Amino acid sequence: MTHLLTAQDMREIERSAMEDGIATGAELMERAGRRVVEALQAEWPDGGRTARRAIVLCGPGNNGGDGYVVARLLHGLGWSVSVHGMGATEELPPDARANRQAWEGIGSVVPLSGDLRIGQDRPDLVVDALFGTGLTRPVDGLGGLFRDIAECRALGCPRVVAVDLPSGLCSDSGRVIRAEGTEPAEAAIAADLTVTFHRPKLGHYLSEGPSFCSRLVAADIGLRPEATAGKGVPLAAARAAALAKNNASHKYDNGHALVLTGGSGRTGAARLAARGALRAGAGLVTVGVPASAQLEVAAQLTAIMLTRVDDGEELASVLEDTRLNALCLGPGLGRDRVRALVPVAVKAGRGTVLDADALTAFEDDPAALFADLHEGCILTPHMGEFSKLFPDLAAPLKAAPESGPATSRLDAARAAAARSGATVLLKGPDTVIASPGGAATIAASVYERAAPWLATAGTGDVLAGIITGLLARGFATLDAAASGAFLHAEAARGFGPGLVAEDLPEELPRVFRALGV
Ligand SMILES: NC(=O)C1=CN([C@@H]2O[C@H](COP(=O)(O)OP(=O)(O)OC[C@H]3O[C@@H](n4cnc5c(N)ncnc54)[C@H](OP(=O)(O)O)[C@@H]3O)[C@@H](O)[C@H]2O)[C@@H](O)CC1
Ligand SMILES: [K+]
Repeated sequence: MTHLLTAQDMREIERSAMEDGIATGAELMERAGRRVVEALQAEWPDGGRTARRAIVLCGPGNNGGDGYVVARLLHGLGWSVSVHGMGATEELPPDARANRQAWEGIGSVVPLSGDLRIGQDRPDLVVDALFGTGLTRPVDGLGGLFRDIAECRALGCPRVVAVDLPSGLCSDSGRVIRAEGTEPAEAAIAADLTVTFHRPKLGHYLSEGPSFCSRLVAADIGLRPEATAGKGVPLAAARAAALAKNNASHKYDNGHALVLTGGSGRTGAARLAARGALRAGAGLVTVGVPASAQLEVAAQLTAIMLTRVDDGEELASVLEDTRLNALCLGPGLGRDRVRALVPVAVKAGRGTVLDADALTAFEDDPAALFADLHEGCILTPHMGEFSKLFPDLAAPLKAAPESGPATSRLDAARAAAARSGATVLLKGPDTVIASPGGAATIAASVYERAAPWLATAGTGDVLAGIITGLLARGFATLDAAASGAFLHAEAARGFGPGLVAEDLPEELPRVFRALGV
């Protein structure tokens, strides 16, 4: 399982490797530079055939040090290399200084200026080694250069490779560190290929990270896997054994999910959720309908059962059946039914997914919702819903981050989970899931797992249903949310272009087969 690290994690891993004699800083820097060159040769094999031209941009820290290694190695491969550097040689940290001096034995270092125009020089490659994990404040005075690189890159030349991280990006949050009023494109350099070291960082997966990195390679620089133990946040992944069913199991062994619908004309969202719960493997799924929608829903369901739930009292009596072990409230539920049903549902102490209306109906008084939540509850907001329940936690995500490490979507979800007492799944291409105790997972559909067709009406309802189905099957809360988000994205990827929400549950059988369930 891949774990995403913070800059601090990475510094600790590097320090312990040096203290334990695993490698010196100079060795790590040499390997880092070498891995970048290997990765760009693998990505663009044509680059090695004839002499090519590269501009290497080197910053004042160790990221710049890696850049001087790359410059030397490219030169050795016959490339024509120009180096533009920040800072004076004697002010660089020791390993970076040694590599700059080694380069100075080969060629010159032109002081980096914001007036540098890449377009005039027409290189084949720009190596961005300005800033990596040490960026703490907006890059000053280079906006013109960054814009110029973006314009040239949009025309297909040069290719841009980022060393460790696109400069300007915060490695913990994936957000562009920038002054208010500045556009991300003038505060960071978008790359075609990003080569990071040892393990990916959170910023490669969160927020703007994937769009600035484009393609990500995590290269081995000889740090021990054990050094990473206990560090980082896992990426959600397939768990075929947990998803498999026992051959001897009875339908009641796989739980019974109850999905509450809204009134007549508003039942589609809950039906989508119910279908998701059934396909995720819940033994039984029942839809709880008000009288007004009974016929409408009955006409649309076959394997899913139906029960009448008009108000909180009726819900309480339905829940006397303790075999109903997972509940889903929110999709299409309507404000009045939310107010009547949600308090009864959460007090019943079952695994409970609250989505859509079940979140926004508490906009005026989120504390009233949080008062009854328990560790079996999962809130599944998208950013708009999150902002209504947690406006103060959403605010820093909307403002330009002027210093690093910047507040991340993961920080916000963790704070929301701690405040609400429920697991919070904040939806997006970088879905983050945090439980009240601080445990977290990221279910990212980015890079080779991108699922752009997921951004369509009703897909969130299916996600709520899939998670409810997994809760019914007995999955622990965080695991149900993480596995549900993973399966949901896999279903979207499997179906591909043209996907609509109804397709997602029907794609799950193929996803299970592909995972070896
Ligand atoms: N960890 C590892 O295992 C390995 C790490 N390696 C590499 O080291 C990189 C981390 O190096 P790093 O810590 O020196 O940080 P880096 O990103 O070069 O920047 C720091 C410098 O920039 C400065 N500075 C900051 N913001 C600024 C701004 N806006 N505008 C101007 N200046 C600014 C800051 O100055 P200060 O804040 O101190 O004033 C400092 O001088 C990492 O990304 C990877 O590439 C590899 O060699 C292999 C193993
Ligand atoms: K960089």
